[in-house]
Amino acid sequence: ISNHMPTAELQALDAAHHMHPFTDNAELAKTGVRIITGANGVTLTDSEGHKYLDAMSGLWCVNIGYGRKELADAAARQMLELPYYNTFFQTTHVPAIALSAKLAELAPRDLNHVFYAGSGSEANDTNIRLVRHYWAIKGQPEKNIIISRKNAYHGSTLGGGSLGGMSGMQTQGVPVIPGIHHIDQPDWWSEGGDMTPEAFGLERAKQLETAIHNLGADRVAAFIAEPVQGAGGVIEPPSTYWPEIQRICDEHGILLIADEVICGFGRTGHWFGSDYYGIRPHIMTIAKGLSSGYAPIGGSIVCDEIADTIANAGDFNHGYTYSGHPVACAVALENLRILQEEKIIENVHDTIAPYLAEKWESLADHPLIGEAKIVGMMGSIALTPHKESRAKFAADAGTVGVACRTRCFANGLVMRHVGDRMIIAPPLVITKAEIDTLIDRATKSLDQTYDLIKADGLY
Ligand SMILES: Cc1ncc(COP(=O)(O)O)c(CNc2cccc(C(=O)O)c2)c1O
Repeated sequence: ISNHMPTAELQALDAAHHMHPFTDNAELAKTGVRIITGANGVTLTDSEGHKYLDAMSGLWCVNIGYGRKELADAAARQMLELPYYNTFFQTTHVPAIALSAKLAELAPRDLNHVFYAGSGSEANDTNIRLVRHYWAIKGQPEKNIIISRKNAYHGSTLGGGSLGGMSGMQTQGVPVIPGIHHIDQPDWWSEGGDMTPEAFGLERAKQLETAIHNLGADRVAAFIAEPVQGAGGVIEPPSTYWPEIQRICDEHGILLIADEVICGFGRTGHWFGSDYYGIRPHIMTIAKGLSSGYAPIGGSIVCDEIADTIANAGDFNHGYTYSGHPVACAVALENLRILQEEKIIENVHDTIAPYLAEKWESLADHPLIGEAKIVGMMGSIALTPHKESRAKFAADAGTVGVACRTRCFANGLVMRHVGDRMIIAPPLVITKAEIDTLIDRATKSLDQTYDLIKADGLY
């Protein structure tokens, strides 16, 4: 079985043996899975030789773009030197030491300690244990509730899936584990009604204070949130939201966990989303852009107070076989070296993000689009049949989004849909010319979608 096999044969084998995440597998078997065989820069190639501008960086993760041989070389070197050893039982290895020191240098303020995982979900499971263990050590074991938001995404393990707020996930065997409480999300477009975004942002943030009051501050361990909700549809919170959240956490002694799995490592034009919003988390969840997706790695960057408290309380009985995997650490280190030495994040902040924003926001003139939002290199547009009222389409949510996504693929563009929002998160190394191509293909796809839904009477 290889890239050279006929696509149909590969598709049949995939349908027979491969269960895809978040997928209607029977439907996919009918339509035929797309086989990606290669990638370079911001461009993907499939088994039929079609090229796609990957405006999603894979799954929000390939920040330095595809084809960086340096990371393959770093992996090969490490594999030959020490392919695996664990960091349990009084042992460590240089890649884990070096990456931890580097992350402590890059992370803000007192976030100086790293607990590793193989994914963002596992890192959020770690976070549940960290904050509950921390308060128990401080003599407050009942301070164990974690508050998060509806339509948040924090992963797909039982812990991460419970922290998340996507109802569709909490029916399929992922119960919300005890001690997780959800408040509403700061999604003005869908839920703001007649309020101004600023008033809405305050109202949604104040829901945290109300929840703390109702639950009792002595019961609430932490609040977890993505600086900008990613998988929820790139929901940029109103400007009033984060300052109010920070005030509430400070005032009530609630730990703040910033889930930086998407926002981290340059996505917002800053190293972290916490830097962009000026928030002070006690823990940051990291994954994705940490290694640009070239190797699976995640983790929690933890502040001195929590790390030292736990360190001085005997064994912390938690961890994973691949916590701090040497090859993944070596790849992550090389990824961070490139981000730093090529000043990729500075270039995003100073040049590329402003250029993308100007082009992306001009899409709002399109008849199908109600709002175009962009934070650094993550953007979304809300499709609507009526801008002023922010109306939904007279079809199941996502129908128009799927139609638009399909047109994008046909036009050589990977642009995600979440419901009837279209989202992008292109590699940070995208050039202005490639941004022009992205916008051209997006516009063409939107025009074709517009024609399709008018024909269907949806508009
Ligand atoms: C904020 C956040 N936190 C945790 C996770 C979980 O990470 P892992 O997947 O590595 O366990 C994520 C992951 N985000 C994610 C993962 C898969 C698909 C999509 C999508 O937008 O369709 C988004 C995420 O976006």
